[in-house]
Amino acid sequence: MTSHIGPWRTGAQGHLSSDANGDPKTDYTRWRLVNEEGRQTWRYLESDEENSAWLQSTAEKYHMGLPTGLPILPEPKTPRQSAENGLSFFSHLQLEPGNWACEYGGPMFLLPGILITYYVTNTPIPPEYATEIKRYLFARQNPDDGGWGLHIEAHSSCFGTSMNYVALRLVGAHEDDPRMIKARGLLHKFGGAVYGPHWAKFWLSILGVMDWEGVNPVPPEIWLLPDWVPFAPWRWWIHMRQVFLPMSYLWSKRWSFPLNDLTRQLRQELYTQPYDTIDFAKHRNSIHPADNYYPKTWLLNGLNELLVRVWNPFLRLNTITRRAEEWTWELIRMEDENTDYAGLGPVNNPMNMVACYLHDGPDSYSVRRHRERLNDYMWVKNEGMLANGTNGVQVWDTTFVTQAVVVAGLADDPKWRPMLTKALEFIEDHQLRENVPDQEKCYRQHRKGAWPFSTKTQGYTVSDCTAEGLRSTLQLQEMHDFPKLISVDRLKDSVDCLLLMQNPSGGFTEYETSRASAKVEYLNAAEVFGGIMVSYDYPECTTASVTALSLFSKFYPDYRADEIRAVKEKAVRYIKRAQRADGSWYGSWGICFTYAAMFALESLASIGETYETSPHSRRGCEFLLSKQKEDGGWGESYLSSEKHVYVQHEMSQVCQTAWSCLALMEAGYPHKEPLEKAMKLLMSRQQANGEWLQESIEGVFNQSCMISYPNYKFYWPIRALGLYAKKFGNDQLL
Ligand SMILES: CC(C)=CCC[C@@H](C)[C@H]1CC[C@@]2(C)[C@@H]3CC[C@H]4C(C)(C)[C@@H](O)CC[C@@]45C[C@@]35CC[C@]12C
Repeated sequence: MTSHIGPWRTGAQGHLSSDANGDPKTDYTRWRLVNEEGRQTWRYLESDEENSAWLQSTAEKYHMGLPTGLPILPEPKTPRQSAENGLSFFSHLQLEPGNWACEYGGPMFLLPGILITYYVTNTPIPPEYATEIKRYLFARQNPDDGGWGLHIEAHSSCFGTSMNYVALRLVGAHEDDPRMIKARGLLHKFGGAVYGPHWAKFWLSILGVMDWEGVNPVPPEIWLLPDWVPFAPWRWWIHMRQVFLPMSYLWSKRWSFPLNDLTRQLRQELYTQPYDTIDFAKHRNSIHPADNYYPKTWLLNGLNELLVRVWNPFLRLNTITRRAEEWTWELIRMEDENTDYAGLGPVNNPMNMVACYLHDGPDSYSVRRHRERLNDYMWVKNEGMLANGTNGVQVWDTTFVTQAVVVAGLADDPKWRPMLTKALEFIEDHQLRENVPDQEKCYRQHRKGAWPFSTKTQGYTVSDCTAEGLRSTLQLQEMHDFPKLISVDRLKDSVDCLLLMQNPSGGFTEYETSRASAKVEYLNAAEVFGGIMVSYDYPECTTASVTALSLFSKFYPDYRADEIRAVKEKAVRYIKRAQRADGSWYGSWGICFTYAAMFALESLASIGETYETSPHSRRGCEFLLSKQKEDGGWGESYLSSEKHVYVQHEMSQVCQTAWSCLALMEAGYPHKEPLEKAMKLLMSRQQANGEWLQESIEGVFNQSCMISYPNYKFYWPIRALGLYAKKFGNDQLL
């Protein structure tokens, strides 16, 4: 067999060496992180002149896994010294606009979608990207069986294996490479790519290596349902509806990339029988058990049968289909324009780009801008290049860094003032100042006054990001005499925005208030994720909102006082209802019960409910204490998120230890011993230059997919160590 590479993989590439696997590797001293107002993209400097004129920063070296040259610090004996050493190291990673950057990888299905998009839109992929993507995908291949999972720590699945196999072939991996042979062997054991979930089948059909007959229907006509219909798509969870949108447009067109040598060959590699003999229609519902986290319901299966056997062949009218395509296109266009083509996330954005390619043509502005914007999702690290889960974690991380410094009692030290001022400038710059145009038409939530998760360009309000932005600002501007960069009116805007985000249940969702009943989850077609169809209440979002509103009212007691009080009371009732009998809360965005406990116990404390005064707080503390490990730390496996019960990690984790300690300390847990033991663990894991090393993955979404928050290992321990020193004294511990 011969190997074919894509039409776009041309161009010379110098400075290659080999990595431990013998794969070509770029020169890591040539990568630079360009940060324009928080927009982060990686650039490779080809010319020696440019490389010597533009020095690599400490942050760039750190992110690339190169020696940073940062000094060995005096050995910390006390928790505060340890917090200061940690901050000293971390402060060097701050970027010019004031934010901190990081990898935001974990999910293993994002990069393949982006690569398929590059390929089918004839987008030139820089050769240095291709080299590093290949390295990353091989680095993340499961050594035991040769496959890939849904996320970096997951068991191999048909989704992960088929998509990443294809991705590797698109970036030039040879089918006879022993690692590819092993991966293909596993894929065939799974039964071939026909046993992948709906999203895999969709992407493979776009690439032209699967027949559209094998894809369950994604009819754009659903977008014509009147708004009052209880399951109309505008009511769905924002990520699902924004993915369903371009998917339905493309499904309706049944467009596939024209066959070429590589895709013809892939048609042979991905299946266990000759392509032309496969009855794809029969495999619409085939799914391997390793992928089937959320099996399709009888209702969805019934609807799919109806659509395939009755609607598509007999009832689908051209005029209605055309109207549906026009309306979905209009919504795609609005999403693109509202985000300057950055998109809500790395799934809908590449799909939108393929839609633009079809609708506007290969050389259109929309395609060119998408092309540039896809770079915002790419990240390089020691293992190679990956796709981030969003266009960054800028606002989220920056707010927590400032809070860590404040809570640790270090904000008045003049040493940290320039760092904190810059961070505040970043937070100021990324507050959302206006609603999007035609907000109702494109079903967007009010956003004036809010903070997003990443940048103002992405521009989606997130309730807890707004809460953390507000809290950081108040801490710096009101509690610590930093310049008043954000006016009182703007703080009030953020409060107005938060007050609009409460659900009738009292809980808060992340992006929007709930628009439909949880019964719409019966229509979950993705198979690999749970809880994706509607906006749910989340303890973390609710608790963060309560804590921020409590702090705001301390400084502005007269502003909307009755409404804030009512919202908080209702929210607290929800928080108490959401607590399980064992005292725990299920966390949806961090792993898992330790994460939620930190937010929940802090918010209860913000309304005066502590270990001494509140049975809820006390039960929360006792739950945590029951999970502390022998070595003084806490360690929770990602399986907690999947299985919805606490699963111990075999090792204590710095991050979860810090969360648990913060939870206990904020709740006013009075006994020092368990906390002291935990502090010693945090200190013992700290390196001589003040840093902590990466441990297991920290975050999660949709119950089954994990996602990395590498900066957590810095600011949560700093916050916990500093708070401990404030509460229990800064005695020598080591
Ligand atoms: C479309 C699908 C299924 C996948 C794309 C990934 C996104 C759904 C998620 C990737 C990042 C998430 C998790 C995002 C990150 C921040 C959290 C949070 C920590 C602020 C949390 O408290 C509230 C929810 C988050 C916004 C998140 C939602 C889901 C992602 C966008």
